[in-house]
Amino acid sequence: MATGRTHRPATRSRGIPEATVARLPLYLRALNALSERSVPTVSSEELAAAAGVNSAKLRKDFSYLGSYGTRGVGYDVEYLVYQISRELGLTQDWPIVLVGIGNLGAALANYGGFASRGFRVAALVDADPALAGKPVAGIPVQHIDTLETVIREQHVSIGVIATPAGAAQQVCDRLVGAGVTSILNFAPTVLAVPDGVDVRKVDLSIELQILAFHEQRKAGEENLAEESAVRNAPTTAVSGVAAKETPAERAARAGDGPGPEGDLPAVMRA
Ligand SMILES: NC(=O)c1ccc[n+]([C@@H]2O[C@H](COP(=O)([O-])OP(=O)(O)OC[C@H]3O[C@@H](n4cnc5c(N)ncnc54)[C@H](O)[C@@H]3O)[C@@H](O)[C@H]2O)c1
Repeated sequence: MATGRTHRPATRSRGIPEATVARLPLYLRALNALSERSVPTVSSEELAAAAGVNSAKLRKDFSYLGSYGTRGVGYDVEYLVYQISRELGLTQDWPIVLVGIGNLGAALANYGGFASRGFRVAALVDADPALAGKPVAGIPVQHIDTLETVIREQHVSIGVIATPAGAAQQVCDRLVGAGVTSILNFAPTVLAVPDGVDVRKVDLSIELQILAFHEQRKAGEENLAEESAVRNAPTTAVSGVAAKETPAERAARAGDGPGPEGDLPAVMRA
C-alpha cells in the first residue's frame, strides 16, 4: 500500500534496482502464504500470478538475488522467504515509533501485521496531554516531550507519522534530529528531509483517485465499444436512405427478438 518515493538513487548499493526492491515485499507476502500451506516449491509463473507481477519481471528480480530456481522444479519456497527477508533486512527486529495516536494512529497501533513482519512498536507518542499514559493496543501513549529519549533508548530508526498535515514537518524534523533515518508518512503533505533519510508516503485517497481514473477510462471504453458496434453494423435502406441498423433492428429483421420498438404492445407499434 505504500506509495511515493524514497530519497535514494534508483539503484541501491548492492546493485538491486529500487523497482525490484519495491516488488520484494509482494513476493514475500505470496511466499509466506505458500509457506503457511507447507508448499515446498513454486514455479515462477505461479508465484508471479500470486504476487500480481509479470513472470519475466519476477525472474529478472530474482536474478539480482542470485536466485534462479531449478528447471522443472521451480523455486524453493522456504529458501526464497529467507533470501528476500534477508535482503529486506527483516531477519532483524526493527523498533518503530508511531507519532499521532488519533483515529489512524490507534488503528495502526492495533494492526497485528507490524509485529508479524518484524516491526516492533517501541512507543506511541502524541502531543495531547490527555492521551498520555492511556493504553492503546496495550501500549501506554507517551507525551511528545519524551520523543527524543524514546528514540535514543529504544534504538528507533523508523518513525511513522499519523499527525495532522500541519504538524507533520515539525514531527519529522524532531524524528530526524533524534536519529531516525526512515519515515513512513501518512499525513497528506510533502516532507523535506536531509540526504540519507528515506521517506515513504501512504495516501489512500491518491490510490482511490487512481482507481477512479481507471473506472472512468473503462466506462469510456465501454461507451466507445458500443458506439463502434452500432457504427459498424450492416446498413439497411430505410425510405431510400442508407441507415445504420441497430442490434435490435437486426434481431427484429431476423425474427428473433423485439423490433426497434422493443416490447411495445402490437397495437402501439402499428
Ligand atoms: N494516508 C492515508 O491514507 C490517510 C488516511 C486517513 C488519515 N490520514 C491522515 O492521517 C493523519 C491523522 O488522521 P486522524 O484521523 O488519525 O486524525 P486525528 O485528529 O484523529 O489524530 C491526530 C493525532 O495527532 C496528534 N497530534 C497533533 N499534533 C501533534 C504533534 N505535533 N505531535 C504529536 N502528535 C500530534 C493529535 O493529538 C491527535 O491525537 C491526518 O494527517 C490525516 O489526513 C491519512
